[in-house]
Amino acid sequence: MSDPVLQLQKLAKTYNAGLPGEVQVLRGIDLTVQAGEVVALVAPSGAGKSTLLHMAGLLDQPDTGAVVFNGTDVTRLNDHKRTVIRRDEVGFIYQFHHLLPEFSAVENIVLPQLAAGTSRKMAEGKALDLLDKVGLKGRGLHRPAELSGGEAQRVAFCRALANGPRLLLGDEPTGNLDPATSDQVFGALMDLVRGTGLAAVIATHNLELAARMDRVVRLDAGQIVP
Ligand SMILES: Nc1ncnc2c1ncn2[C@@H]1O[C@H](COP(=O)(O)OP(=O)(O)OP(=O)(O)O)[C@@H](O)[C@H]1O
Repeated sequence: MSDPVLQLQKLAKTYNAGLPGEVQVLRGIDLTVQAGEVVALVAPSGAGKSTLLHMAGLLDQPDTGAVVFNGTDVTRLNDHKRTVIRRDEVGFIYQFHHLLPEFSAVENIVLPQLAAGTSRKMAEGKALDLLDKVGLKGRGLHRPAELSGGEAQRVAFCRALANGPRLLLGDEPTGNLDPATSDQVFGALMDLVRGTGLAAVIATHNLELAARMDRVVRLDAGQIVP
């Protein structure tokens, strides 16, 4: 069997360690995610969900413990190596789409591919293919302001998957949408993810959406709880 895509091993993180405002955010997190597995991360506000996702996505480093990516311990790699892994292997989606306002939907999906060395022709083809998959074939030339909230979020999903990552991390990606749109956009996300076989960790407060993922992991006070 191949290595899991992501292994978090005994992750611990304290902000302002030793100071009066010390916050022990993560207190020994163990989590393994296999290729093709979509894990729901359910956590109350302030439980450390964003901190955990930042560690998993190599945006931040734990005080102790390890982040193992495709069988390799990447916790203490230098910034350049971590940046390359992040760019080529990890997709992020957030509560807000964070698309570049001056660029069309297609361009927003093309740009990260150009940064990774893909030719413009290939990148545009991939962008159009992804937009088609999320039902936005006719919206490629629209700028973010010319898209609905749910459409913009679907474009953001396409952008996150444009470089063919092995891991997708979501921080409440449908949290900003009304229930009906959230449901529809989440369905588009799951179709997209299921078509790729990538591993995903998606944080959500929505227990109905969590139940549609493969496994639910609860985070409370910095620990995974049953
Ligand atoms: N840079 C920082 N310095 C100090 N404390 C921080 C820092 N970042 C986060 N914290 C604290 O760590 C705790 C966890 O924060 P985190 O953002 O991971 O929570 P969360 O579960 O994502 O919450 P939310 O759902 O509200 O976004 C919070 O109590 C927060 O105040």
